[in-house]
Amino acid sequence: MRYRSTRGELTANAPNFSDILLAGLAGDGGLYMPETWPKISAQTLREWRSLSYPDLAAEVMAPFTAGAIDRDTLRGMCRDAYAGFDHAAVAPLCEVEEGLFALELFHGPTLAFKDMAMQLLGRLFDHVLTERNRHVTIVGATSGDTGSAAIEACRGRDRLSVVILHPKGRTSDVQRRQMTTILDENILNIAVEGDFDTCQDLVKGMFADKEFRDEVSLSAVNSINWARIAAQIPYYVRAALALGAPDREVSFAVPTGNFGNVLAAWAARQMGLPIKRLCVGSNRNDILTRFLLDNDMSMRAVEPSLSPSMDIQVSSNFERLLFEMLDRNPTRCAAIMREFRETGRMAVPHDAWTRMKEVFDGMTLDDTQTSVAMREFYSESLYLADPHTAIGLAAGKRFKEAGIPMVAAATAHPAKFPDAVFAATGIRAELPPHLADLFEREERYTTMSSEISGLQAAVRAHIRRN
Ligand SMILES: Cc1ncc(COP(=O)(O)O)c(C=O)c1O
Ligand SMILES: N[C@@H](CCOP(=O)(O)O)C(=O)O
Repeated sequence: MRYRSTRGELTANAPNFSDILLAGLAGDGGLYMPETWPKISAQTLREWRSLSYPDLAAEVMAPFTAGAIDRDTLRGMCRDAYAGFDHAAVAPLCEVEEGLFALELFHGPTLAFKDMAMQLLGRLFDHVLTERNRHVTIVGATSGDTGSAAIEACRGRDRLSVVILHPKGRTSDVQRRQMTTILDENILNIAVEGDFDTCQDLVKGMFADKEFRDEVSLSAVNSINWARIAAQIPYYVRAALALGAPDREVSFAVPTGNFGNVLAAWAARQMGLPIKRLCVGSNRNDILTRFLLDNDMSMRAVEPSLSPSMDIQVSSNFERLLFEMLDRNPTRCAAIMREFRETGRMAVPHDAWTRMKEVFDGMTLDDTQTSVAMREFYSESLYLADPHTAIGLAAGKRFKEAGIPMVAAATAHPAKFPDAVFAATGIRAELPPHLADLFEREERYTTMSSEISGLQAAVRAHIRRN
């Protein structure tokens, strides 16, 4: 499998999976996409019903890694990656109401769906870097969950230096401490004066600085890296198979911020999984739902909410969907993205918007509605949802159709957001034993302004130290 950028033509020496894993973002600022969509036949899907989660993950991902990583090696890494999850099914389904399911993606070490990809990515990085005898520097932006999952997956790995930027004061205390109490030498946490979009912009700014990018061998763990998306596709396949696919359609509702998770579901659909609808749940930072309702993709200031991991306005992976809806025309895609950057408004052609609407729905919940959703799912179904999951479940409930199972992505454990969960339900969600002393651990992080040159200097100094 070869890859191309959303902003550039397919080249003769197009990169393979290992190349794009290390590159993160394409040199032209675009996002990597597979050259073609691998197709899974109905018969193959039926045969996959009996596979364990790790073996299924390897089968789903194998076409994307073809030509770079052999299937047996990949299977071994998948088995290793998911061995530490605290549920035998890895990503279990729980029926919350008739026809409405929660797909629990928070059974990994840092209690959010990010572990589903990141536990594998840590191993993939190690494998490829050892093979190539290289070292890379990962600079990641987080609104709370990517950071801790990346740190957990990459800590202590000799060939990786990791710098994570989080927006100062805008994550939950549990989320911050999950990052800042990891004291391994190769990890640096920086609290940036700004919001998540500021952090993500800084990461993209570092990639755009070619000299810096080459000097530090910059790489990415955010969902701008295609490897993240690829590793998030298998759980949609697993859930759909459990509910009758390929002989029955299934819909998904996904609490959305950077658009990576729902894009993985869309990729599964492109590969042949019978997905009827994809429902995007937003908090008050609702650029995506405004877009889906009125083709209004206009930036507003990022507002703090009860679901801080979704406090995002620039949803990076939307570019991948746009590229597809523009029939993979990189020139048009680049022009629209450039205009969005310059004006804060994305002019999506009407026909592209209409095609997106054939699959996607959107729903916004403000904080009050999010609390009500948490309270009702608990009182009516005894399902304790974190604020992000509650938004997904509420969107799923709204768009559920008779006879078609609706699966909401349960993206975080309620103990990551104990105050919001307690205020809504009166229940104090406990951290699992491996995190029970989180609030007694030493924290280490630096606070910095959003000035890029200062951050680049901090990255250089971090690499020199380890
Ligand atoms: C708990 C949680 N839910 C939902 C989201 C949104 O997912 P995505 O950014 O893939 O749209 C995030 C952040 O990515 C998250 O951490
Ligand atoms: N919600 C995320 C934001 C970054 O998203 P990513 O999927 O692009 O890494 C977070 O928790 O950090």
